Amino acid sequence: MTFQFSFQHQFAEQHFSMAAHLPNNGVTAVFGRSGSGKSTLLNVLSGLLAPQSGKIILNERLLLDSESKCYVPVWKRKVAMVFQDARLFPHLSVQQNLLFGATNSAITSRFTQLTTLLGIAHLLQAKPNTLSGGEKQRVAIARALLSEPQLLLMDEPLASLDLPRKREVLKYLNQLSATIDIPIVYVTHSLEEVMHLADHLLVLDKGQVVDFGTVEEVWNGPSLALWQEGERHSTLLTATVAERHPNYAMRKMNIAQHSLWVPEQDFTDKVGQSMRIRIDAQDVSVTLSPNLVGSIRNVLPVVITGISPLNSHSNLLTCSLNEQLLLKSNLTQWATDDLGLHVGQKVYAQIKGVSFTQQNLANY
Ligand SMILES: Nc1ncnc2c1ncn2[C@@H]1O[C@H](COP(=O)(O)OP(=O)(O)OP(=O)(O)O)[C@@H](O)[C@H]1O
Repeated sequence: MTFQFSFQHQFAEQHFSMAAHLPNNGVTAVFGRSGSGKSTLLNVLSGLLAPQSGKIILNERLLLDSESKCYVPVWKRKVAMVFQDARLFPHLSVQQNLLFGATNSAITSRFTQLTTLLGIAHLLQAKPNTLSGGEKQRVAIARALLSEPQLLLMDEPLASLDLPRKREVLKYLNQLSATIDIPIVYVTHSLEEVMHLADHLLVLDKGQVVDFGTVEEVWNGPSLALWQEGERHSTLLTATVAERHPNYAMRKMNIAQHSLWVPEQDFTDKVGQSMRIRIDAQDVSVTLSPNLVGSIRNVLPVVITGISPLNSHSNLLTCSLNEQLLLKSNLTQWATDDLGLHVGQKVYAQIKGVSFTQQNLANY
């Protein structure tokens, strides 16, 4: 199964030249500054915009090929789109909204599954104006999927919701993405949404694809530096939930051959499960010896791979835990000089367990 696109297009001021080979399941988040071309990409994929040249193949189906003059129109593409606002029909009930555009086979086979999965089964008789923003978006997502698309495009679907609603819909989206077997292309401005939801990340800048890879690869690389300025640098690692401490409300998380202790969250039924863990550079310090008598329990041997100035008084250290895994640390210039730190040096990274909150962890 293939999902690939390439296209060129010129608006008055802006030239677009994008190409990528995307996974044909899971969530690919599209991230980039305002004006980088995220909506333009969705419009080209959905068929709302015909680019000057290009080619799109989805599941061996040619949706666009400027060379052979093939252009499958929007309504024949089997591509569904969810927008920032739910765009429900106000005069129809939730059920009528859901049935609008649904295929017969989806109504028979998926209606109950989708309405249950998205937590809207009890709302079927309600009118949209009685629903919360989060409920409306969940109805919009179910409606999109009931058209049995082969591709789901989401253009900042959580952007108009407040934080509690965002988290509520994210939880549903998470379960959904693990269940449906089509690619989801998800435009967002939020790294929190990327961390919780996406498998892959496509970064756009000035109408071009500047990075693509797993979320961890891209997050830990240079493309997101713009969004992680100053104190906000972090690395994203995959950890496996292990045992709870017998005496303290702490939980062991295994990362490669190392382990970290983090404050106990709602982990009880997650032992053995993989989770993403975001380690903020400001919570990581560096010492020359393991210092196991100190108050910090999380001490990992690392090698310094980079030291770059963050501002007039501090540096960002990049340290490798092994060939694939990185940690970053914000360290004052004073401490850098005192410890005589240099690239290639073997040191110990200390991570404050107490600073981990639910926000540092994601199921995915
Ligand atoms: N129909 C159009 N005509 C002319 N220029 C356009 C058109 N649509 C988009 N553009 C230009 O193309 C650029 C990219 O727009 P696009 O909406 O794809 O960016 P975006 O990354 O989705 O931005 P945002 O995050 O603000 O939604 C912008 O500079 C915009 O002005």
